[in-house]
Amino acid sequence: MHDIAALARALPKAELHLHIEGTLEPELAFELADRHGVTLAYPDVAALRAAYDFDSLQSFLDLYYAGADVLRDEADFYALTRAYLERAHADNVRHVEIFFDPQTHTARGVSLPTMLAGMRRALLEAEARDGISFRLILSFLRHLSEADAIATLELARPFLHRIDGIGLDSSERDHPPSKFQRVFAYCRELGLPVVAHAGEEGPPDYIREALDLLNVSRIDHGVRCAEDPALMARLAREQTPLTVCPLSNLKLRVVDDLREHNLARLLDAGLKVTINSDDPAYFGGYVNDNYVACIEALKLSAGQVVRLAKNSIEASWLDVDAQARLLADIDRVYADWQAA
Ligand SMILES: Nc1ncnc2[nH]cnc12
Ligand SMILES: [Zn+2]
Repeated sequence: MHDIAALARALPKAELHLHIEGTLEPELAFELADRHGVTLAYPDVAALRAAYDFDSLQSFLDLYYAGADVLRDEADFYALTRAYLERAHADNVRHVEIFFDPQTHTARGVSLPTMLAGMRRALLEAEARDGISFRLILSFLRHLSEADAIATLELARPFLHRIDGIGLDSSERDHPPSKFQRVFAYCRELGLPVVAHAGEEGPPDYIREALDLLNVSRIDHGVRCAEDPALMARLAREQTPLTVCPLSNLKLRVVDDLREHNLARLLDAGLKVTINSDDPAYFGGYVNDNYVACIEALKLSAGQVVRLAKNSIEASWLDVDAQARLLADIDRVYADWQAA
């Protein structure tokens, strides 16, 4: 019997929706807290992990922003990014596009060059050691003002050669993409590709706004598009990638049961759906765990799993030659699995 989960684990893939702050495992949080003499709100690793029981996006974000307080210097950002990349390599991730939230850190006095230096040191090492290519996406926090986002972009201007794109995340409800129309226009004028979280908790109209007002090239999450058939048809026609995060959706109660997740329905309707881990330390699984959970809950076929892996490559910002190499690798792994 062919094991589809084994195929999923073996397939080369890209991860396109990953918040580096969301990869902070409790063990590392305590290690960094010790290093800096910070007292965490929980007595030990088990108590902190037990607190990862969320009923909404906001209940998660409150813990996530508090956790980020242990990230203080270059070595912390290096350790965080390195630990993620080791997990990604074990999952056969060959390309990563990583979000970071500079406002979470500048507000605490940590500079942008500090974050960038630590993340890049780990990324360059993983590229040399494991062949993982990367892009970095600076993400604005949507619960803050557009003026704050503009100030952050100004701060980033001297470092734009180190930043590959712009994102929009944090509390979605009551913070529509339209709030950030001007700063996104400014980013596009600077030649930066843009993406936005939309349709995670927010309504389908937020997905339309992200497309029409922000000109995004991908939608992060986007699962609520299924409530709007015309929007779904448009996403399929325009092949706008959706970076879906199934275990995140389950943990944040976007769905009550993974068997109800619309990922397979969207995929079968021709949308360019990808599987990602979002904040794996908080949601109980890295990217392969997300694939395997979907295979089990949604009874995905081998063909669907291969389509998802190929979509992750095609939805990436890699150039066409690099994409072609990875797509050929996927075909090889699939053929070997079929022949076994
Ligand atoms: N799932 C998510 N939605 C919005 N903002 C986030 N920041 C980190 N994870 C996020
Ligand atoms: Zn996210």
